[in-house]
Amino acid sequence: MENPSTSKVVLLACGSFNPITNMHLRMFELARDHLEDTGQYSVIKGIISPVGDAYEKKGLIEACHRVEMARLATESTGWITVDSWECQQSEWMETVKVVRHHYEELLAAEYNKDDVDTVQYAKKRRIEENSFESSDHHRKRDGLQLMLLCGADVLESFGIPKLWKNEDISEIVGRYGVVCITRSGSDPQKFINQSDDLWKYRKNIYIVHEWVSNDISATHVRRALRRGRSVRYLLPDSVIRYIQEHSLYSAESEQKNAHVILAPYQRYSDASTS
Ligand SMILES: Nc1ncnc2c1ncn2[C@@H]1O[C@H](COP(=O)(O)OP(=O)(O)OP(=O)(O)O)[C@@H](O)[C@H]1O
Ligand SMILES: O=C(O)c1ccc[n+]([C@@H]2O[C@H](COP(=O)([O-])O)[C@@H](O)[C@H]2O)c1
Repeated sequence: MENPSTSKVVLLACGSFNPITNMHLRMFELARDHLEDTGQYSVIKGIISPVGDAYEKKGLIEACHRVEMARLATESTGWITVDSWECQQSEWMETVKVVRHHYEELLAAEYNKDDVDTVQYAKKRRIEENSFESSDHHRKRDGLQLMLLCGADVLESFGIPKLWKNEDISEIVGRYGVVCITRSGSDPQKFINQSDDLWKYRKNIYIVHEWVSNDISATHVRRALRRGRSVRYLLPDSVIRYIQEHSLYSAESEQKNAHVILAPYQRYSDASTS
């Protein structure tokens, strides 16, 4: 039975998923345990949103394959889904826009139950929210939250000059919230402590400590595949089969976008950044 005093949370993970690994799946489990352990949240769904091809990161294979591998990996989880809205957009999309989109979808689905207007209503309401305080009020009233789920490397990338817009960081962390999984070589607590912006929103950042040190990275997996090495137990077997059937990840595919000097996410430089 639903506990009325807990907020329902949807976890959204954005990234390349090139390819999806067991650690990506484990992030969701760790985050769910952590949030539910607070007694304040009930995690109802996880969403994986692979980035589009226009992201132009080196070695990024086509989104259709990354989506399909993520679908295979999540099909038996029962609560984690894959969403291709982001990668269907013709241009690379800032993460804040992806977060907004999924929050609107979430509200629309919730209000649909009561036959109230759907996406339009959710959009209008977001526009009406003119401060993070008031949106916090709405979130509590709805009992619905969407949080960005990421590894500590992504949180720490907030500090790379001109990579993220300051207002986007404030919105993601201040309005929605972030669940961050520790990763070897990172120290998210220290990073938050050293950033005045993140410190301001520290209560909206949940740091989840992964005690079983787990260095799986998609880069490592692609390297092993190029060298004909086994990647068993790093990825679900269904994903390994898919990679073999479609001959994905070769020396050639790793050169994809290698010529790109400035990927779209590195291209902005305006006065709003510091
Ligand atoms: N081992 C890990 N521990 C914690 N977080 C992870 C781990 N692997 C991936 N993540 C997180 O998963 C999300 C998606 O990651 P991404 O697809 O970029 O995988 P990755 O393994 O970091 O890829 P790459 O090695 O190609 O940079 C990011 O938020 C990333 O921080
Ligand atoms: O919104 C931004 O400004 C922004 C800047 C840099 C990266 N991102 C997102 O962060 C994710 C990083 O993924 P990856 O695989 O490059 O670690 C990916 O989903 C990007 O779209 C987002």
